[in-house]
Amino acid sequence: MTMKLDRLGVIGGGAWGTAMAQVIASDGSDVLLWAREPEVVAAINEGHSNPIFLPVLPLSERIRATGDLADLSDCDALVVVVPAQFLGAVLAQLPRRDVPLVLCAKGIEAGTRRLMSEVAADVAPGAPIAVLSGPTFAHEVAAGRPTAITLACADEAVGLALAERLRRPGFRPYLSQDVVGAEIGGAVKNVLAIACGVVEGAGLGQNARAALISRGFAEMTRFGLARGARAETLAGLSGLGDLVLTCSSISSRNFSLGKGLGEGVPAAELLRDRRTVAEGAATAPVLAEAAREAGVDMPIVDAVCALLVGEATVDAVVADLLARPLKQEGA
Ligand SMILES: NC(=O)C1=CN([C@@H]2O[C@H](COP(=O)(O)OP(=O)(O)OC[C@H]3O[C@@H](n4cnc5c(N)ncnc54)[C@H](O)[C@@H]3O)[C@@H](O)[C@H]2O)C=CC1
Ligand SMILES: O=C(CO)COP(=O)(O)O
Repeated sequence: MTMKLDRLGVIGGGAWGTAMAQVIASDGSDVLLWAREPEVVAAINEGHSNPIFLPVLPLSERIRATGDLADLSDCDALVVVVPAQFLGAVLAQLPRRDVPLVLCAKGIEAGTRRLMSEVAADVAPGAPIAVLSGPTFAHEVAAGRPTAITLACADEAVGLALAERLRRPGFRPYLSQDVVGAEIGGAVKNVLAIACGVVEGAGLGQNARAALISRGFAEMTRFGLARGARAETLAGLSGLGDLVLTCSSISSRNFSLGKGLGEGVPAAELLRDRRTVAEGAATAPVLAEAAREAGVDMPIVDAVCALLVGEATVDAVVADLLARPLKQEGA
């Protein structure tokens, strides 16, 4: 039986939701996008643009926006792009919760420590769940620049049907059945991108950044394996691929938050009044807790937590990281 995936909806009118709507519309498909902000709905419908979250780029006229989630009730599948900390609340308002959900947020829910697939499974137990994650800056994807991404779904047939529906000449999903692995890569890399931004802001140098990417990847791998992820997923697009992207570019909001910290600006000031999301700031403390619970050592993640709450200076966390007892590299 082939799966009906004619009508796709996108939930979330931030940069990535808008870019995903643009991807879907790029083959002439109509797509309905739910945005929380009335001004985003108006700008998309009236001006075919999203100046708040994805400025400059003209959007496809095939994208129609709505502020009412009930309008998505006849969609065959939903691409869900609300930030991690709001996913549960938004899914709970869906008019129907039995169609495939393609989860795009990269984070872990504070308080509950749930991964996004766990949040979705709790709120929408009847919905097939997929995770779409990889090295994908929204502005590049929206402009049609070549991009590869992981699409993970425990049900291989559903994953394949979704990948066929979403693939475009410039947008290539790779299939995986490792949902947890795809999620952990995206959540952990955001925290490590903050750390790489600190390296940049504090002028610690290229060697430090390469060391941080490698040792950060070791932390991601230890945590992922402890949570049942597959090593090849963590080494793939959604893990190492996205880590390399966000740890080397000021286009990353997480990296730029870290850069500010490295320059000595307090986190509270950097996070105040912002409309765009730096997921790593919310994920860092909950990831550190989850790692402790799993008995996994994540010293770089702990250092980011200390910097975010203003508990330590950059000099102190760097000195502590370098002074840790010597160990085998693979341990
Ligand atoms: N921007 C990018 O290049 C990419 C982002 N992502 C992920 O996609 C997710 C969404 O990020 P962006 O689209 O970049 O967001 P954004 O930073 O462009 O926009 C913020 C979004 O948060 C929403 N929001 C704020 N308060 C809310 C609330 N109380 N309830 C529900 N929604 C609320 C806003 O409506 C807006 O859609 C994040 O998890 C991010 O990590 C994934 C891949 C690429
Ligand atoms: O996830 C992203 C690219 O893959 C975007 O990174 P930031 O959220 O740090 O901007």
